[in-house]
Amino acid sequence: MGTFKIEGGHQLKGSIQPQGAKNEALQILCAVLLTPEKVTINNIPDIVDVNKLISLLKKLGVKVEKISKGKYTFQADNLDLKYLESDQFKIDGRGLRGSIMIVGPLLARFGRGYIPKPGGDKIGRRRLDTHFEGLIKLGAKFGYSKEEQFYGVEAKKLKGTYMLLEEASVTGTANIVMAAVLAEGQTSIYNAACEPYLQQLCKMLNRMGAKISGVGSNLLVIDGVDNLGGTEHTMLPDMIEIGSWIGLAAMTKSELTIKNVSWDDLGVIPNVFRKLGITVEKQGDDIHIPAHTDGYEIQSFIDGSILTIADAPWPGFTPDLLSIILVVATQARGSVLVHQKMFESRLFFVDKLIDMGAKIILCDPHRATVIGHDFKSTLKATTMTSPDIRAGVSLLIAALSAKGTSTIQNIEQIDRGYENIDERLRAIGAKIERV
Ligand SMILES: CC(=O)N[C@H]1[C@@H](OP(=O)(O)OP(=O)(O)OC[C@H]2O[C@@H](n3ccc(=O)[nH]c3=O)[C@H](O)[C@@H]2O)O[C@H](CO)[C@@H](O)[C@@H]1O
Ligand SMILES: C=C(OP(=O)(O)O)C(=O)O
Repeated sequence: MGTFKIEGGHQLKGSIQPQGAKNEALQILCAVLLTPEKVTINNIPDIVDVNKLISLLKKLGVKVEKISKGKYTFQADNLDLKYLESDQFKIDGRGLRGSIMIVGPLLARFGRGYIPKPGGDKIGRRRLDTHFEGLIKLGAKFGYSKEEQFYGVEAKKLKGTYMLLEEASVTGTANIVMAAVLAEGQTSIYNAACEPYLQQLCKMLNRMGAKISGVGSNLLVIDGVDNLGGTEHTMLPDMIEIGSWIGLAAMTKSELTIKNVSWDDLGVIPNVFRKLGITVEKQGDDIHIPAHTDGYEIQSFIDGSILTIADAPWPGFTPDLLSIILVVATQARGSVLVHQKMFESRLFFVDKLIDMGAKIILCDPHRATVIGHDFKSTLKATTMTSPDIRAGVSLLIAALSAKGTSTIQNIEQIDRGYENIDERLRAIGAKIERV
């Protein structure tokens, strides 16, 4: 288990370049399975989850070539589908959440797709029903082994149809879209998720020859084609990392510039941080956060009632930034209710913040009220364990703002999604060591 040692209480300064988006990368990498032609991908983040998926693709027979930092080519022209029946696949597939998205492309191109219950954060129940209900609607035969927790779908030919998803699942929509692009006839997916990750995937598939319309909306219409060709794709900057750096700047009263953020793809994220009283300035395509020397004040709703920040499928506020919002609120002036609607176990990490001296009431597993300290009292350094990727970064931000030296264990959770985080934070003045 890796550990970070963090000496908190120092102001940071400088600029930071966000990595390529983790959740987009996981979709895009699975899409290379849809064509025998070469696909070139730029801005791939060097993070544990992405590297695990690349390794899984290699074992499946995909030819992978690293061209330069973040730039790879992939060619799925001679796959070894026997790997899908191996014990090794059961171990590899479980290693991350994103592996689930190999199922749609494999089913569409080779008539069968399998996956063990995938990994990812233990932040709630995370069912896969939407994925498989969609694939079954396209004509797939579904099988599930309860003992092995192993899922499979098979079909000679998929047939386009209309479907209304029960929930706007991000990876579920990606899986169904990647199956439907090679199905016979037209598929309409209503209540589709439309996060920038999915918009990027659909744009890439269209460049490969797919016919997807409605990109960016919750109704995707897909006219199936016989085959897809190669393309080049560049990942957007990671909006969750961008939100993390906004929170980090505010909590440590630091002036930070976040470079090339692709403002148009950030949705409501900047405004939600503004509601906490944080100044988020647009400078070209950068975000500039001035040093919040006098703190920041949480806004109330128009009628004077307490602000609530809740997650929702895109274009709502992403659940992956609620843990960051929560930690940043611990030093704000005022109070906020954080409502994590999607995941039932994602707020339990507040115990650690309470140990550090934060004023938080966990109302129930989904809701926490935060009463900010307005920097009148600093958080106390402590030893803690990172329970999931975003809680891990929130604890890291808390530790950087706290007085004294904190230790964060189980930093593999953070490395899952943040590239070289210690080195990048040291470059802006953080005192953080990997021990
Ligand atoms: C690898 C990857 O891309 N992971 C992301 C993806 O996970 P993932 O695709 O696994 O998450 P889903 O979108 O399927 O669902 C997330 C959770 O929200 C619930 N749900 C979903 C939609 C809805 O309308 N109502 C609802 O309650 C689901 O039951 C589930 O518990 O999307 C999540 C939701 O943005 C993010 O937290 C994850 O970082
Ligand atoms: C929950 C997340 O990731 P995963 O779906 O990979 O567990 C996340 O990125 O915040």
